[in-house]
Amino acid sequence: MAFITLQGLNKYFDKQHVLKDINLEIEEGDFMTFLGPSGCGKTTTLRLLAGLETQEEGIIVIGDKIVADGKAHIFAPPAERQLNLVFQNYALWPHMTVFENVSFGLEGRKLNKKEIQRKVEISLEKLQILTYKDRYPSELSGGQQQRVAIARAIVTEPKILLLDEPLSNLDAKLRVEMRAELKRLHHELKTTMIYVTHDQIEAMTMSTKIAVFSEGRILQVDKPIQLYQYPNHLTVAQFIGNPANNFLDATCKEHGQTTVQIQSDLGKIEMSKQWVSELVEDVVLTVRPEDISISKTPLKNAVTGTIKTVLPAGSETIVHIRCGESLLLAKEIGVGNYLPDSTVYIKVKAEGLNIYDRATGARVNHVLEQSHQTDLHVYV
Ligand SMILES: Nc1ncnc2c1ncn2[C@@H]1O[C@H](COP(=O)(O)OP(=O)(O)OP(=O)(O)O)[C@@H](O)[C@H]1O
Repeated sequence: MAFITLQGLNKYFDKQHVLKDINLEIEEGDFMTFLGPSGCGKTTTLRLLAGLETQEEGIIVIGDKIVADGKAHIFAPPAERQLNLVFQNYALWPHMTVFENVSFGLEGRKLNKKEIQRKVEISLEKLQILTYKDRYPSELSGGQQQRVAIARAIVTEPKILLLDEPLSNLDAKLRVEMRAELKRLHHELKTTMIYVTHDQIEAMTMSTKIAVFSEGRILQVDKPIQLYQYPNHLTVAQFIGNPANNFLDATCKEHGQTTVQIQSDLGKIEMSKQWVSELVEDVVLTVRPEDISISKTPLKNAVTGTIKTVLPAGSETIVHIRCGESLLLAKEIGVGNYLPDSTVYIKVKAEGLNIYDRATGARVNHVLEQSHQTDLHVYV
């Protein structure tokens, strides 16, 4: 049984249906991220879990206890849910020192002064801010203040730590640093962490699992790499990846006994039939920019394209290529020297392709194990 279960959650604000049948299981020790665009219901789900909001329908189970049941109107208070919260705005007490802010979390617990001091110092040490313990929040940078807020949340040793966009007020450089810090902290504490963000890089780099939200629903729950390689829906394929996925209009038809043929601006691609889970004719083909290789000289089975723009970024080069009606985005490691308007020859990696039913947006190819990928034949 999962450590945390959200089952059939439905939530309304007045008449607005903001959560639509949310189902999710979170294992103990997971770093689960709720990812999605603004307004899709991530924070509301987190607040239901924390006990700061109530749902009309559905239950929430933490450990072996039902902490919220919409229909039965049972809602355990936040203090009985073994969790703590870190918000975007650090919510520190301005008149208290760092030490006092963190020890405040321990108030009400029967601990002597020495124990309190020890616990606070351990938390501050973990966040590498022990040297600032006598300072006031106004004497700290944004990043340091957020560290205090996290130290205050972990000092009570909660089993679950909820973090709502905790890094969004920090500048880009600090955000990158804090990502690594949070990941290290998760590894060290083994606390179950649930993290809300709309930043897909943050989600990809830190999480053990990601739940992708869209318009009050969860579209996919998966490990980051699985989510990246096999988005199960066009909306997820659009949302995950930077630079973005390439989308091509395509048709998929049976081609003999054992293959299907996918026709698009990438030419005719033949794949083993076992690759598709459902034979749909009107499809969208996706390919990641790094799965497109470019050659200046003609290659067998390559399609011809024209270079539109070259965007060198030092470690990588983004190349825009006109290919039939499609404008493709390719990513090359290092410096790519291509002249605008020159002709190039491109190939795609078979294992980087996915196809989606245009009508429903659902992925209609299987996730194949690495060992099966050699069974796929691709040629144009
Ligand atoms: N207290 C509230 N009263 C009325 N509507 C609300 C309230 N809180 C959230 N909503 C609405 O519920 C929907 C979901 O909001 P929520 O904050 O969960 O989204 P989110 O995905 O966390 O977005 P963001 O990343 O912008 O915080 C939005 O349409 C929002 O306007």
